[in-house]
Amino acid sequence: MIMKEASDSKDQQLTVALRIRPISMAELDEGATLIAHKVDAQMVVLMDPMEDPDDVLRANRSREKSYMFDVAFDFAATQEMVYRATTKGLIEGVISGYNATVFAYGPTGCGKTYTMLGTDNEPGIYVRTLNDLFHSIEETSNDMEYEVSMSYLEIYNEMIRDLLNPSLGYLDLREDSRGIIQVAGITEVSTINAKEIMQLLMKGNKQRTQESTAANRASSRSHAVLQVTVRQKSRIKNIMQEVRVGRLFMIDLAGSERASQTQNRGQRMKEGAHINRSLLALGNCINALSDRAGVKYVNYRDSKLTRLLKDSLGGNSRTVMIAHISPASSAFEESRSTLTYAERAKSIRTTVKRNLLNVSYHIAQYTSIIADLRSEIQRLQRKIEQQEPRPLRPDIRSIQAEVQLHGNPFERQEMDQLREQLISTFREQMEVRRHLMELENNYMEIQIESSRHLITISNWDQEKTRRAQKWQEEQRKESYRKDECEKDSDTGDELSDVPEPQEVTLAREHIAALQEEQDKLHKQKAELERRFWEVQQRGHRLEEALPWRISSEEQREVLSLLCKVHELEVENTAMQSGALLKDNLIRHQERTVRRFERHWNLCHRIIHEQRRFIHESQLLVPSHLEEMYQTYLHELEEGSLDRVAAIDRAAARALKDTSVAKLPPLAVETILDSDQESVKTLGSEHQQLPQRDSRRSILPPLVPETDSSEASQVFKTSSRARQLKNSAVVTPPPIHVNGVISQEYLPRDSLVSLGSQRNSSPDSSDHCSDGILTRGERKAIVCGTKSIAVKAARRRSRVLESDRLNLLEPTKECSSLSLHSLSESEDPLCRETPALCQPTSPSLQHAVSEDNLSSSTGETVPGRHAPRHSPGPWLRVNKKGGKKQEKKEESLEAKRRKRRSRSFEVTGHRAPLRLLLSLSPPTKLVYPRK
Ligand SMILES: Nc1ncnc2c1ncn2[C@@H]1O[C@H](COP(=O)(O)OP(=O)(O)OP(=O)(O)O)[C@@H](O)[C@H]1O
Repeated sequence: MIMKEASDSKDQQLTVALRIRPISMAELDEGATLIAHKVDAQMVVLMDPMEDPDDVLRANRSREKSYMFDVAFDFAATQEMVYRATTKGLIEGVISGYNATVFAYGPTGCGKTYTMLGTDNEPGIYVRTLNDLFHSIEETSNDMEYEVSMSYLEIYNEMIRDLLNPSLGYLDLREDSRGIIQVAGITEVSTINAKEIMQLLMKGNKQRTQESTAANRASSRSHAVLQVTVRQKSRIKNIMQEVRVGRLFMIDLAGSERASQTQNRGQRMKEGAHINRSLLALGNCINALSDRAGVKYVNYRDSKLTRLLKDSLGGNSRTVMIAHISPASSAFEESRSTLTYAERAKSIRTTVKRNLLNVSYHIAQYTSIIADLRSEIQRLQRKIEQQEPRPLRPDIRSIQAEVQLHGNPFERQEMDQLREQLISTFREQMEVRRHLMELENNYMEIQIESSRHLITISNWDQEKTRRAQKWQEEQRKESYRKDECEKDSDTGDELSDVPEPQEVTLAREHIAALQEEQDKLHKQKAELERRFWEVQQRGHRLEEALPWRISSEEQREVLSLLCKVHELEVENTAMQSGALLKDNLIRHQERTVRRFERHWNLCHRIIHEQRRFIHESQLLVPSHLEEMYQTYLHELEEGSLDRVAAIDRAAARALKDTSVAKLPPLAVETILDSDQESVKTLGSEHQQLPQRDSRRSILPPLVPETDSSEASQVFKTSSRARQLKNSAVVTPPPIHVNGVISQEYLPRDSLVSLGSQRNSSPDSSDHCSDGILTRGERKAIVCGTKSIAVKAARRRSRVLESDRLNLLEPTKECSSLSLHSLSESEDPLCRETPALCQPTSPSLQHAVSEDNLSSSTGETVPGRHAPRHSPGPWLRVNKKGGKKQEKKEESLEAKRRKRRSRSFEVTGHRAPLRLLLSLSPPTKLVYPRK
């Protein structure tokens, strides 16, 4: 399954709560005093027990330090209060597809497990959250369908153990193709209520590594992670259906501790080191993430804990941290560092997005479902047609059937049964197909991920080869120099010394895990295919029995209605696929345009700033650069970019208008009473079953006019989609787990699918236009942009040529035409680096220029730039002239802004040349003295 980026992403700050537990008897016995106090709902004060108020030298130093949190609790806070203020608010989000994390942080023995798990009488956050979660689910379960699953694991000594099934041994973390961290092979239990979860938790908790330490009699020696996944979808079956997936992490971290304080030895020391290592890594991440400049590198890889919490800390999650401290003076150091970290963590921001399953992957596969269903219908229709010519001489059987139908209620019952059987066969077939489709998606993801890792490995192999060659080269040179002629000396030793980077090792590990998963999917797929075949056979047998069992008109009518229902289902699916594709296309295009706009604005700012800098510093400007700048100003003034953007927007709007998102609910027409139910269950629920002809008149056109053939093209698998599908299912990438994996091992298919995948990235509109737009729509867009694109391309090449000529022959006069052409050239990159562009012959260029000139103005314009005896391409900006120039630029800029702010029509005509020339800035430039 693929997550898609929802548009409703928002920035969220990490919520940090602080809980001060009651002072313990042991602490009181030690003579500890209270040094941590809650001042108000948000403020906590910590006093330094070492500071003596009577010490004159320290008199100016404050004895206490205050810390602010989102919410603060002290010994008086109940479990319910803590839960309400920290976690309750996350539940709604999780149900509607957002991720959330709650983690308890703090030194050992300060109450983390108490807050998270609690006791039988005072249950903690786990139980309260799950209770409320199931309660909320129950409230909406009439409309929505939910699936809740959970896993429970511990990270102990940097190893992950499944607490629900410890016999699985140590598990690996891996990042899937969406960048989501997952625990490979973890047990996921589907649960239906909080009670069940609680039982599982209790069972799991017994497996948790707990020991008695000096600081806590039942100290948790591991980080425990409870993950609850909620999948929500509408009960109304529809291919446009959104599936929302929310994940809730509830984490009880192991306590941080100082070995000296806890008097730990041996194994405990080792544990402590690991715990501290992961907590240190967590602290480092918090530091880096809270860096206001946002420039610090966040290293999640340092520990399993931080890798697992990656999303919770810096990614897509609403996160709450509940920091815990003891109020005792003996815990001053721990409390202080905890408070500092917790306060710092407040500035961490995460960007929360709703997780929706992206249906775009499925489109190709829907087309295959549609194809299957179509052939199903054809077969059924043939069946009916075969029955159509009624026997001329009614045989005894049909007469009997006729008589029985009217006289015998059992006949009717049998008919109902028959219909039920048919429906359930159709439905089962659809169901299995859908499962297969999901499986294929997973398969595809594994392929993509494998390819990613294979590329990492292959890059490393290439790097090794490159190093080997370099080393060999150096050796050879060396040996020549020494005249020893020791050629082809052994390079292997050198290379084998090179340590493999960690990411390559990890890539190898991931590939091994992926291989396992791939095998698992293979088995599941085989099983599903077998089931599919069985259902198909059952359907066939049923059909074969139909002629014998159907004898009356009414029965045939029922059967043909069933076929129509099926047909409607198919058509609806097809239309929705089409609408989906268009929506996707529009979304992708909009995103691309936005990206370009952002980039364009940035470029504009850079150019502007650099110009100012050049003027202020009176820097030398090469002539060709100056000309390019003039062109740039022209382009701004003329607004040709605006035109292109406007055309794009208009095309997108047009597409949106023609896109048929959903079928409107049809007028309810009474069909055969007994069939209504079957229609409902078989098809989408808001579809009723009108007569075929009237349906045609009710349905809106799928695509503009004449497009019925193209409508079918819409849902015919595009070549790319077919490629994706085929590569996903038929050709899994060969994964070489052991041994060297070089580039040639990269599976073609997986790379193709990877390539296609890349092309289908949100930023690639190309992909969408391939096989998605109808011919008519393409034409509309192409017509709108073609002329501009052609003009731009021509002019670009002319500009390049003129640039090239300018550079090569500085004395050569530059025609005004070229300058004008420059003003409409669209590719600054190309202009900046003429060598990268295709040079055309000067004569050809010239001809084109002339042609262009006459077509645009009908007159020749005298040259206006470089003088005949130009001293060279380098210019110095005259301060006076520069100021004037600057003024002019500013006024041009103001005009441009004015123009941009006006709404304008897309005419496709450009401004007359004369007007352009009159607006072009003066070119009073001073040349450097030789
Ligand atoms: N708010 C509280 N009210 C009452 N008792 C508490 C509270 N917080 C903690 N305790 C008690 O303090 C003791 C230690 O708490 P707990 O085991 O939850 O600490 P911890 O932070 O999880 O320690 P570790 O990191 O070593 O596992 C327990 O006996 C617990 O019942």
